[in-house]
Amino acid sequence: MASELLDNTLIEETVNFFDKNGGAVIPNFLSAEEVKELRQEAAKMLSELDVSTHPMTVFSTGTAGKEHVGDKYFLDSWNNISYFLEEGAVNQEGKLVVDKERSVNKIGHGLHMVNDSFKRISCSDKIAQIAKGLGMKDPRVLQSMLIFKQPEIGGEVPPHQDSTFLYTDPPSARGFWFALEDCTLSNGCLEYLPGSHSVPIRSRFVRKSEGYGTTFEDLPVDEKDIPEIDNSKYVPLEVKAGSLVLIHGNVLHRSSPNLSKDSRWIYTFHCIEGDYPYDKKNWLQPSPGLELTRLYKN
Ligand SMILES: O=C(O)CCC(=O)C(=O)O
Ligand SMILES: [Fe+2]
Repeated sequence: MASELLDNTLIEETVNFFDKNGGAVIPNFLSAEEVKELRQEAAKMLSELDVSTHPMTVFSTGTAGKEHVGDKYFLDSWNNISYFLEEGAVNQEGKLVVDKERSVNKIGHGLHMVNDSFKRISCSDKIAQIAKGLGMKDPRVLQSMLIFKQPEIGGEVPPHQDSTFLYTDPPSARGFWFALEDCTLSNGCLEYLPGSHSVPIRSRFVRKSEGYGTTFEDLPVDEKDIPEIDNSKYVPLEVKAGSLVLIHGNVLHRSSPNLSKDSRWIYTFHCIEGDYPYDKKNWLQPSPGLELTRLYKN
């Protein structure tokens, strides 16, 4: 169960691997019961999607859905359960062309705040142990998401570095990604480029100063600090349900579309270092007076 602590040797080996590669896998991190509970909660959320009030915008970090990313629904999602739909699930008239349970690309971004099961897993002693092992001093959970990768229409996640979206200066984002189903190349498993956590963050996703728009802003980076990126070196992480994948905020990662008949449900949340001032340009702005969820403070 999540309350039991991890073996110190496992933490040490995981952290060593992570420091070298920018990613690491801990198989069987969640028990079968925990996976079942999180899946049940996820299924309940899908059943609670109210199609009549949803803005019917799709989620995409690719070009096609860009115009929707900055909308109010997205920016207001930081502390609640909001639904972002697969591109292939909505037609030109904004109507669903598949069952609503199969239409959702992701749910975010406050599951760790409003759902007890996701809160318990995210703020567990085991996660705190890992965050401490990774050297975090005051980790704050910034956002959490369920990504569903629906059968046949599950969208790709283009290559990215999380610190582009979850920016601090210096960058400090760390991702905790949980497989809630077996993930394979055919259902669009996570892939990462080992060692690419040495690649600096070259742009950041910001909220426009007016209205509800977002855009990318370049960051000053010395060209000579950018190592060569060899896209043929991506490593697929084919992992079983219950596995935890740790993702460095600078490491390049991606996943392919799911063209198979199997879904690929995962839960992921990201922490930043609370020691650094929270940046006012970030897309995710906690409402005044509300703090980001703290895991611990050293
Ligand atoms: O699950 C995926 O395919 C991508 C997840 C991701 O980018 C993340 O957790 O940072
Ligand atoms: Fe990511």
